[in-house]
Amino acid sequence: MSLNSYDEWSPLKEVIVGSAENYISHERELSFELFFHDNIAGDNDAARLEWYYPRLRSRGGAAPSGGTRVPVKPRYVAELNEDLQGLVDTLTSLGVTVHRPTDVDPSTVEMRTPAWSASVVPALNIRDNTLIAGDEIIETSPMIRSRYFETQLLKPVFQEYFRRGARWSVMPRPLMTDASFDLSYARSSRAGGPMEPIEDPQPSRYDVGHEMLFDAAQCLRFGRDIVANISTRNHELGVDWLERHLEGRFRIHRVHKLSDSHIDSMVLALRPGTLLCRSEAVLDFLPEPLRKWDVIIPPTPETYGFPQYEDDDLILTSQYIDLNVLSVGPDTVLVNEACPELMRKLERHGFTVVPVRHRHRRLFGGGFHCFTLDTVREGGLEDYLD
Ligand SMILES: NC(=[NH2+])NCCC[C@H](N)C(=O)O
Repeated sequence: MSLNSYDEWSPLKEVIVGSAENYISHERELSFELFFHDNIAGDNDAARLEWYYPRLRSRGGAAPSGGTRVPVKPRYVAELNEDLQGLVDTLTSLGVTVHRPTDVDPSTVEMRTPAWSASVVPALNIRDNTLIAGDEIIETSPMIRSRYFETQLLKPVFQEYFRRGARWSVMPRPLMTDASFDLSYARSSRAGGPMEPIEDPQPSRYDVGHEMLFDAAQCLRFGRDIVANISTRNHELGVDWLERHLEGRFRIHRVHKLSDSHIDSMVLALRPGTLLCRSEAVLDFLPEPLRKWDVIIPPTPETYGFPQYEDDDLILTSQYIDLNVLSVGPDTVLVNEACPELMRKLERHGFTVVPVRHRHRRLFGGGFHCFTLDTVREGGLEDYLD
């Protein structure tokens, strides 16, 4: 079918599901530390404390970029791939066509640009680096060096949609030197730090000042309206680009510092008139028309529903990650099976809930919304905010 995806809830026809095949390590260098800064010590979660321990730096191997490679345990990768297959099977059984990325070649561990080198990671959180704006694929400008070429792994799928008539654009590729990053958010944030690489950016001959660095997962789509979260100058430049690029077709609504970057563990739209929000406070950040929508707040879980990890496992999300559900239609939602309270609440609001297993969302930075990219849904350029 032709690319057609304008919102987060209309009946889902085709989707790409990310892959964790050959996930070997995280590379801890400036862009990684900066991106996950708020996950370091933003709540009273003891599991986060390991970030402070300098011993982590000496555990992994030294990376040529000056960072540190922290191995990801193969058992977790295997279990994640098993859960991803379960997600694929569930979507298929619901009549949705599923596409998958190309797996990374495990022998290609390193990539290089004129300014730096970094390890390669699989196309897993594919929501992050591509915005589907109706009939257009927009590859956004990445924020983490290891993810610089991630959308190349989606090329076969994108080419096929292009062949069938989709528009296809790529935001300007950043040089991504240390000077490209606006460090003000991390430096002023209550969470975490100070961390060595953030406090010690290195000069480069390629420095051009702050650049646009912006993830698609900072956006939520509502027909002809797109809500975009901005917390740094890098994001602001990205949204300037998006606004000029989409002018006359979509309206962009800027929200400021709703989160560090991604929006989809703060708020999701489940159907016209209904939002799923982390808390009531989220509403104050949203554009006026959305504040009138009904809000579902996930109940506090009665038990800690996450696996226990060890000191050397990096925790990359908050405990709110299970809010990150995927809608397969305005009345049907895929929810982590570890969240019975959330499932019951959604059912009380009239949704059909499909439970799906996903154990290691905190280790791999994403739930069902992050791991997927909906390329074909019913629905179009509607006006939901008027
Ligand atoms: N599209 C994504 N990767 N979203 C994940 C956001 C997770 C968010 N930083 C949290 O810790 O709750």
